[in-house]
Amino acid sequence: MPRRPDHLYPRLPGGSAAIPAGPRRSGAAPSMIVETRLRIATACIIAVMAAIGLVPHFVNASVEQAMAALDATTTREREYGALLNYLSDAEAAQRGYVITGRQEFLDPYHEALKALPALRKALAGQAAPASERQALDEIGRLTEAKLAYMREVVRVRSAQGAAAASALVENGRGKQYMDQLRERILAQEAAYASYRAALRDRLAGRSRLAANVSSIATLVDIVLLVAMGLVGGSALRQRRKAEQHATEISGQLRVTAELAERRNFQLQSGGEMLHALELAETLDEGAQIVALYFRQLLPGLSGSMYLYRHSRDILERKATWGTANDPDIAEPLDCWALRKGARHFTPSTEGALACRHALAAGTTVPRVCLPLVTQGNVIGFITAEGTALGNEDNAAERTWIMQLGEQVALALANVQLRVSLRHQSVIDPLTQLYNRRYLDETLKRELARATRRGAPLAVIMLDLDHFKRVNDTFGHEAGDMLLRNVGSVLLQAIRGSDVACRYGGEELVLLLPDCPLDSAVARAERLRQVIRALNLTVNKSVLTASASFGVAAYPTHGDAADVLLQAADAAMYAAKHGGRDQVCVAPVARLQEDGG
Ligand SMILES: Nc1nc2c(ncn2[C@@H]2O[C@H](COP(=O)(O)OP(=O)(O)OP(=O)(O)O)[C@@H](O)[C@H]2O)c(=O)[nH]1
Repeated sequence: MPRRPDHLYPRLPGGSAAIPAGPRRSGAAPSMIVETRLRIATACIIAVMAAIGLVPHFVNASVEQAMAALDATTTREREYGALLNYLSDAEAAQRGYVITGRQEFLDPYHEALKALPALRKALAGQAAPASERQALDEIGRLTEAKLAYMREVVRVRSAQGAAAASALVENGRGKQYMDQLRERILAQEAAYASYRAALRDRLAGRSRLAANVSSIATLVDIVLLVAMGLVGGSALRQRRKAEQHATEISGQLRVTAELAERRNFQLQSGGEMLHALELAETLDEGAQIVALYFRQLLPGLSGSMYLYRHSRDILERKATWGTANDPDIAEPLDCWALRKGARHFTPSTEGALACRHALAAGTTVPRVCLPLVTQGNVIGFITAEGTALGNEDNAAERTWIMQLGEQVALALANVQLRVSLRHQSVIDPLTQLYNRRYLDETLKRELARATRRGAPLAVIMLDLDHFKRVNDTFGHEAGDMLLRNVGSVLLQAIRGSDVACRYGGEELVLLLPDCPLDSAVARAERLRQVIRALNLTVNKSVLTASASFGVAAYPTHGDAADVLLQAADAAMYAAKHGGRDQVCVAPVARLQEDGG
């Protein structure tokens, strides 16, 4: 038997066994696009972060550069300021000396003379643009002139006195030098002050730029992070959707696989059942085969199979499977499927057109009845019940049961036909006893069995007495009636294991397995009396009969079929010659010699 699937009635997707559609191809492209977008967003964020990291470096370098330039500018300014201060101090000292003549007034003058060379060297030593270099040359020339003039004034004061010195001062040259120097030095200072202001502006600009770049980069980062979050979220949603889709498909495939497995099982097991039915010898055996396979083919369902009796007035329950409590007998009008000649389904016996056999069974679960129809001839019906039948999705299952019912009906009709043909081939139509062909086959088989088992076997041959006279007196039909009646009383009198045959004409043979000679003689005697007691009425006349019996047995009279039949025949003729209506046993010794 094929393995029964564990599942019962798997849900049919949409009532069909269609293979579900595979995953949509277009699903792959969006996920790839999303992944590419995620990669681009990640690369952008890394680039922007790197740029943000580099910005302070560049800004710092730029600021340091600007600061150095600022320092250099301040130093220059300070140097120019110091130069002007030394010159102004020297001039004031020179004036004080001219007025007072006191040496100590010349201290700032001497200090200036001492400091100025280094200061001028520092101013000249710095790299400077051409315009400044030109101004520096002019300042240097004027400084030399101013210092020379002041030396002259100091010398004149010291050598010629205050009047001469004052006269020299009054010519205004010293003031002229000083004014020119102040003008040039202040111009340089102003130029440096303006350059310093420009540097400060540039510094502030760089600082603002750095802040702006940082803000923009941070903003870009936030935008990219948000975009990445959105894209990632969308990717996550798409992935979840794809996973859900894949889960759905795998579920559908599992259902389809289960369905296919169940269909395979049904086909294989159904095929086996039909093959077994082809080999069934009787309808009862066929019914048992149906019950056996239906138990496996319709798990979760219970049911019965009813077949019409010969008389066709009633149906007998021939098979039952599961827990069905169906009655033994049903009348044709009990079942709506038989009335309609078509499948009858009731979701429940309550409030539905319920069959009487279903009401008798006392169950309320859904039930389906199928007429067993073959070549337009109804031979019975199958009834199945179970809650699984109520499920609308099991319409396919109900259809399958119906198809199975049709096949079973056909197979059972074939069994019926075979049984009938076999019956016709071995049964004498007049007496309903087995015919001579059957006797020949059975006697050989029973003899072999008796020999194997060491059991006895008896043969009784009987012939109706003066049967010709019956025919002649009462007519051939009366003779037939007598033969029918004798056949009937014989069938009633013998055991189930005995075989009664019409050997030919009015000559009959009984085969009695496991029956020793003396018992066979006793039974022949009883049969003789039964036939003698027959009392038939033919055309208001009484017809009686008698028969002559010959008995032989294995092993007493031989172990071969023809030997036993000849012995019984000889004994029967002995009974005829002995006056008829009597039982004779075959003589043992002589027959053994004949047989030998
Ligand atoms: N009605 C009827 N007669 C049959 C049938 N088969 C054989 N017979 C007749 O049975 C008669 C047998 O006659 P016989 O062989 O002379 O034997 P009998 O008249 O029985 O005489 P004994 O056997 O000697 O007692 C024949 O007339 C047959 O035609 C049958 O199927 N039906």
